[in-house]
Amino acid sequence: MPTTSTDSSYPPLFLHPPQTTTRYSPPTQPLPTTPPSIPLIDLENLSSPSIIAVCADHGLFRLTNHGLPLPLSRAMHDRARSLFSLPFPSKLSDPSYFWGTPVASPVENLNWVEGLHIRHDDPNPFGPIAAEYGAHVARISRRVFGAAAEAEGFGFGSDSLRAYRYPVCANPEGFFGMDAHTDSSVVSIVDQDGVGGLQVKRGDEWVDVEPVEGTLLVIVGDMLQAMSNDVYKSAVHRVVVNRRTERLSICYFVFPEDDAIIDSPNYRPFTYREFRAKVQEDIKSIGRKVGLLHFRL
Ligand SMILES: O=C(O)CCC(=O)C(=O)O
Ligand SMILES: [Fe+2]
Repeated sequence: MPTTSTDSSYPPLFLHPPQTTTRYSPPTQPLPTTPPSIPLIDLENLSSPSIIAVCADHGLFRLTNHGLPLPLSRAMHDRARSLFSLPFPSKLSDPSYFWGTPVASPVENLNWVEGLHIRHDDPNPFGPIAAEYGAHVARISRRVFGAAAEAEGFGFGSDSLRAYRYPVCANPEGFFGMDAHTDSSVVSIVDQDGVGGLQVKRGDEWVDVEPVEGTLLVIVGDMLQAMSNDVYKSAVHRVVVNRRTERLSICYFVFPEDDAIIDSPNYRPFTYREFRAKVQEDIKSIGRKVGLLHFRL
């Protein structure tokens, strides 16, 4: 099995990026010597006021002392790299594989990304490490937000584990790996490699979420924002691509139970099932997610 990507593993469109209008301009000014920092939370030393403050102000933080072993994280990344390096036609025959945007949107809106839905059951292409990894990220998300969700009368419902590869792009100004969005989840956990490219919006600025080995990123999703009546903010984030190095990430998403009613003063009561249906409808009809605005009073 190849361990490095070859051209034959890329979706053909990614080998010859169409010329498009500029969507992303890398900063022309030298970067500030002390970039705005991403808050750091220690899972062995959780204090709820600081989590609440961080989630209210940033909607995203780094997590340390999370107990996910670094060798397990590396093994998942290595496995993902091997699977993404398979020839494109063989990946296409795998129902868990996807690339670009799964709807008929104009090519210039294409996300410069490939993904794999990772099943936890055995056998699966990741092997037993998928279940081991899934158990860790599930434990971590419950430890961080289980109490907050329960206080609002929620259990965690379904979850989803995905691997992404962001291929190199000869026209990185024309495409995003993933365009600006908020996650529909309660919470998402991102385990990125050392390449960088994830950015979070703070005010009008996009801040690089630089990789820090051994830490995970925790992102507040729309459902936690709604459940907390907008105390927690879902973070607007995106991924930029580059000409030289492809990027890998493993991402975990937790969703509410499908039919639990989210009933917060700022919103008309709705279920996650309704929210998800609305997101899918919007993506099909207008090519983007509107999200919580549909439900806000
Ligand atoms: O790959 C990443 O770092 C982020 C992916 C992401 O934002 C998402 O899947 O919603
Ligand atoms: Fe996201």
